[in-house]
Amino acid sequence: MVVLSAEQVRAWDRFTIEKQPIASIDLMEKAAMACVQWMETNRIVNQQQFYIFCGKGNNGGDGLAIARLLQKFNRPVDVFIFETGQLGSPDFQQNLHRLHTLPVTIHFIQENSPLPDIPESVLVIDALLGTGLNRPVEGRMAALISHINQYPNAVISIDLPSGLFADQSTLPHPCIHASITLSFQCFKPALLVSENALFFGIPVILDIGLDQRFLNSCTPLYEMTDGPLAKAILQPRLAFSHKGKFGHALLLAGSPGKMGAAVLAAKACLRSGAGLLTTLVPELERMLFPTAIPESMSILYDNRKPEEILSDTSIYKTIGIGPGLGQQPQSRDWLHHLLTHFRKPMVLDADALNLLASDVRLLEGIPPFSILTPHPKEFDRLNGTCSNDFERLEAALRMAIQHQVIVVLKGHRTFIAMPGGRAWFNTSGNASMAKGGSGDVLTGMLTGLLARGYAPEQAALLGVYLHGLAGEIASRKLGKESVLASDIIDSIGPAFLELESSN
Ligand SMILES: NC(=O)C1=CN([C@@H]2O[C@H](COP(=O)(O)OP(=O)(O)OC[C@H]3O[C@@H](n4cnc5c(N)ncnc54)[C@H](OP(=O)(O)O)[C@@H]3O)[C@@H](O)[C@H]2O)[C@@H](O)CC1
Ligand SMILES: [K+]
Repeated sequence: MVVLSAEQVRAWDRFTIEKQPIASIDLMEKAAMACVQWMETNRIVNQQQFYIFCGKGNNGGDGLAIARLLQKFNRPVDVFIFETGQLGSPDFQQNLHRLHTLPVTIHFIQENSPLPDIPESVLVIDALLGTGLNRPVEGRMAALISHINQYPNAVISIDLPSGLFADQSTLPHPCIHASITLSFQCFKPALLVSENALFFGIPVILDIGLDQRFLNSCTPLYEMTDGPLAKAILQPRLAFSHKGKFGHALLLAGSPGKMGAAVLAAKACLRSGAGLLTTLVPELERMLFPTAIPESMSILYDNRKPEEILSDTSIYKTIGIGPGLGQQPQSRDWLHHLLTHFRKPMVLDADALNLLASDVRLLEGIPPFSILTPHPKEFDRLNGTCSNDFERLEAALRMAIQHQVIVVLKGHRTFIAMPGGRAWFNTSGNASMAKGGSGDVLTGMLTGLLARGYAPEQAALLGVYLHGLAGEIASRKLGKESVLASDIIDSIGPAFLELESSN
């Protein structure tokens, strides 16, 4: 699925109107019908009284058409039009005209009229502003938005919560706090970033039949992963293969007190298909690996220089570095050693990224197409502080292009920026994964997939998607509160199976 800017979606509307052809008013009707159908399917229509707040653009036109369609369900519908003194868009006017003969009460919110009380039984529909927002909301509109926000009533926003910029930061300006946003045809970036979570609530994308041919000539701002995309990347594990065929991974993770991170990453690596794994383990922890994960070989390291311990890295297909590593000088020496001797794509996470942040020259030494997996704070340490989520997305993409690396910016919608300039938001996963250790598992999985032979971009897309799917599978069994990183590892196998058998 594509993620488009407000301007691109508006161009898609125009393209559809011209090429199908379909009248603009009929497209609006389709949009309104899609909203009401969704409300019907989700049993919202029968239970409520509706207050529909409308602006005078086409978003307001949607609201008026929704009012007309909802009144058929014999529930009280009140429409509140935010008066601006302008006539309103032609489709707004036509829908207002269509409403006049129906039993819908229409109120006009004038400059000085009091704002309406919202009784408990009311479901609010917000159709004040959509993609036509062209400046931050202020004045009387801001007062109306704050007024609606102060009530605990559920709010369904049409297309976008009013006041939300589709493709730039809205903070600190006022915006409707929607419970659900019914947005048309595709995601807009603003519905994917955490700084807006309070504004959009649960985003739902409704197909309104915009003409798919538009996408042939449109470079989307971003894209979204999904099951079919991940499935298309999967490679069968061929018969007549042996462990040497599936790559030997090296893992540098863990430090005294944080060896759990190394164990998690190691298990996840092997569960993701790597043929062989060797883990670099501090001498002090020599007993841990043979018992915790006997499938991994170990190289013990002490205070000697890394080159005295591991001079030849050529047998390894890839290296995963960082989970639980710590930032002590010994870790820095190892990171430096591996970056200067290993030139194939590797995975860098956690303390490897923090060490890079303290010496950004090391960034230049990262092998091309390596995968970096920062969470937002680690990213900011590496890049410099970003003042909002949009700035961070752009910075991640810039970093990917400039350093020819893949940046996996972790979050609810993990963002995967590619060296060629394309970027994906991931769609799998849930809040059960917001726990220590999840990131270590991802590092292990990505390392495993690289070792297994997946090309780095494919490994990143597949790995992030599978990681999320494994979290979903674990939470189906255990509930969102109780999933541990180990449970995600246990669900990697079922995630492969679910993906393989999906349509
Ligand atoms: N056929 C189609 O294209 C389809 C479109 N569809 C729907 O149309 C929506 C886009 O409609 P749109 O383009 O009319 O813009 P919309 O969001 O209603 O706002 C424009 C109005 O707001 C005003 N305004 C702007 N900023 C403001 C502010 N800060 N504070 C106050 N006012 C502000 C601006 O007035 P201005 O003051 O700038 O003159 C103008 O009057 C889209 O989101 C979807 O819902 C669907 O039906 C599918 C088919
Ligand atoms: K809206």
